[in-house]
Formats: sequence, structure tokens, C-alpha cells
Amino acid sequence: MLVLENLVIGAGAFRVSADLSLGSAERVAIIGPSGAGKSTLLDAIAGFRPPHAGRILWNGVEITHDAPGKRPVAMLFQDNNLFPHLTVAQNLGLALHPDGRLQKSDRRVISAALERVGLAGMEDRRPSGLSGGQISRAALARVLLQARPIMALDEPFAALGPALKVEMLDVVGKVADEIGAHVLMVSHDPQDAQRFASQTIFVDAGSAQGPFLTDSLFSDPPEALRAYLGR
Ligand SMILES: Nc1ncnc2c1ncn2[C@@H]1O[C@H](COP(=O)(O)OP(=O)(O)OP(=O)(O)O)[C@@H](O)[C@H]1O
Repeated sequence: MLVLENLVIGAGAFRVSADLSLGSAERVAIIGPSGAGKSTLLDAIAGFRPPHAGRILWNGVEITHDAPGKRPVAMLFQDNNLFPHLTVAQNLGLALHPDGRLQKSDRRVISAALERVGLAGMEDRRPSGLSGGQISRAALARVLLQARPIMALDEPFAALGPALKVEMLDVVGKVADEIGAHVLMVSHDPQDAQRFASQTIFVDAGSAQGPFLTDSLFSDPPEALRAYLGR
């Protein structure tokens, strides 16, 4: 269980607070107006942004000051963060060995992960030889190999068309189910939350509120969410 205890985060003069617990929530969307602090919140959970105050706990153990690689979090960014000079297999290999040294048995594991996300046989391509959707799939295969208990996604498919985005959300669900991971996903699109996440955190006016049951939240939105949704 992930707990954010009296957490205060932010850069410059900006601050956002969070005091919430994700319990057994499996798929959680993080929504809110632009600049509200959604990415800041996800970055703090993943360990890229030290908090000004408060604690982060995972299954009762404090991880507030742990380095990103030591946390139970695998992060997927919008640009998917594949190294352009490395092949798909080499990029995925970094999830297994950060020093980049691959063993023969790794190749089988990598090929199996690629097959699971629909990229069988693409081990030796470089990212420049993949479509946007294929790059997203390769990045998801890397998350699959990292096999961390929390998948953190920051607007991962914003650059993809609507149909492809729906398809990729299905792949995310499949990968998360396979490794038994919770998913935390920042999105601008309320439909993503409704389609994908059973629970939703709403970030606005300096605080992260929730998690709320997504269906209840959208069927009877509080004033601030109503304004955000333009209702
Ligand atoms: N390095 C920084 N220095 C100063 N302010 C920053 C820095 N990084 C982010 N901010 C500010 O923090 C606030 C929150 O940014 P954040 O990216 O978390 O918002 P967001 O809700 O994810 O927005 P968006 O939906 O537009 O991506 C913004 O006002 C932003 O300008």
C-alpha cells in the first residue's frame, strides 16, 4: 500500500500537498488542470523530486529519501525515454542490467517481453525504426521487465491518436495484470480516467484530493472538477 503522509512538494514558489493512501487501488488516474502539480506528484512518488515535508511509505516502510532505482516504481514518460543509439533489445536490457551487459539468457527474456506487447522480432531495431505506437509498446516491455509493484505513467500516450491510445491503455492493463502492479497514470483526458481507472485523484488549488471512485466522481463532480470539465 502506498501512503503519502502530509507530503508537500514543488519547485520554485509552487507547492502542492498530498495526504492520502492508495490502499488496494489497482488503477488510479491523476487528473486536474494544467500546472496543478500532477507531474510534480508523480515525480515525488518516483523519487525524482525530494519533498519539502512529509513522508512516502510503501507497505509500511518509509521510502521518502530512497533513490528512484530503489523504489517500487517503474516510470513511463511521455517521450518513452528510449535511448536512440541503442537497439530495442539493448534498451530493454537496461531494465535487467543497468550497466548494459547482456547475457545470452537475457535475450530470451527480452524477446518474450517484446512478444507480450506485440513486438515479436523487433529486437534489433533502433527507436528511429519504430512507429510512435511501437515505441510506446517497447517502453511498456521495459516496464514489464522491471517488474516493479507500481507503474507510474505521465501522459504516456498523449502523442498518439485516440484509437491507438485506447489500444495502448489495454496493453498497459495487460502488462500491469501480468506483473500484479498498481498503475498511477497522469492524464489530461477525463475519458482516460473513466476508461482505465477505478479510482481517481484530483489535483487542484494546491492539493491532491482522493482517491475517489472514478464513476462516482464523474457522475457527481465537486465544483472545482465541474469547472475543469467545463460542465
Ligand atoms: N523547476 C521548476 N521551477 C519552478 N517551477 C516549476 C518547476 N517545475 C515545475 N514548476 C511549476 O510547478 C507547477 C506544477 O507543474 P506540473 O508539471 O507538476 O503540473 P501538471 O499538473 O503536471 O501540468 P500539465 O498538465 O500542464 O503537465 C507549474 O506551475 C510549473 O510551472
